Amino acid sequence: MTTTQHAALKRGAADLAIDFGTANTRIYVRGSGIVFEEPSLCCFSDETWEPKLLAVGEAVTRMVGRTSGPLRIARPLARGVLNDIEAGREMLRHAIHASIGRRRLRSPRAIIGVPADATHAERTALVTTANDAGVRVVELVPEPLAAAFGAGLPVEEPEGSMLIECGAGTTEVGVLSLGALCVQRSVRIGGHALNQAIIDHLHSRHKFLIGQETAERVKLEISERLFDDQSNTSDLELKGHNVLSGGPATFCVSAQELIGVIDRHAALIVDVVRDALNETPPELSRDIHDRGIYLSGGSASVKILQHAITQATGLRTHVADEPLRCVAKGLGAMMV
Ligand SMILES: Nc1ncnc2c1ncn2[C@@H]1O[C@H](COP(=O)(O)OP(=O)(O)OP(=O)(O)O)[C@@H](O)[C@H]1O
Repeated sequence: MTTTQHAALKRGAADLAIDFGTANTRIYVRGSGIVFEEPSLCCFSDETWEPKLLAVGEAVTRMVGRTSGPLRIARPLARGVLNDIEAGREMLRHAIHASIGRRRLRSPRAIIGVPADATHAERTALVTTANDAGVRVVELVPEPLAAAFGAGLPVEEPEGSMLIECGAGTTEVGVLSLGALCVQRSVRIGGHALNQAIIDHLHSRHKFLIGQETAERVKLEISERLFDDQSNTSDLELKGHNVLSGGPATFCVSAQELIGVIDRHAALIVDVVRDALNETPPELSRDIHDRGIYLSGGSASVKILQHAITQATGLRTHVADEPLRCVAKGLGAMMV
């Protein structure tokens, strides 16, 4: 029996597929599709010696940046890998209960997506945490492979495809053919690093502080504006904290200035795409030239990124359908 057949058999025994992401967690249940989709967030109270879980997932969204005292917001993952074991366990417990609670599966078997470059220690920590949350892990699947299935690429054919999974914590580039990742490159930056770059720019250049929620809103607005010249020159009004006057304030920043911040971020990702293309064997390169490059993940919608990749490589870029759900859909397809 080949390794691929063996892996397929193991996946076939799974009840669930889990896309445990830096920003969002999604669960695909066999026979039902994606049944859970919430932010990867926990809120704990540290009032006593043992942290007490107060809220998980969607309920925590509005609390981010607004807690004080013993309240602590925890993100289970950072840069695509487990960062807080306790938050990871609670997030998975919550997600699994919400997904299959009524079915009372005692110890559901799951396949879980993982960054293709995750270390042995990072994989082990994920499996242990999933076990603690009551899941029997049957396989960890590289995310670019799952995303390529989810994007509907002909992954199992003798044809080359390139997919870039643009998440919140990582950006992973994969070249796929015959059911395998032939070339893989990644960089541990994504949508969250871009939010932070916007926050840092406004702070250092204008002494104006904004929170994560505002940075996310600004990014979404700018991402969609790129090719509309008129709106590029317009200003965005931000609400935040003026460091010099020391109080709440509004501040106007030109969209063009923030586009520069996104451009610098995109350049880091373009370097990794170029690297992967350099490593790609000629026949697969030819297929990718014909097909273009596919993008998945939430950050795939950043138009400046799509544009920068096309400019640097001369290849067309396509955003997959339902880009945020590609990993979960692909994992689901691999369970069959
Ligand atoms: N329209 C959009 N424009 C720009 N960015 C977006 C858009 N929609 C979502 N995002 C960003 O996509 C990211 C979330 O994507 P996704 O859910 O694929 O990440 P994740 O799977 O949690 O992360 P990772 O795989 O890196 O662990 C967030 O950073 C969010 O800001």
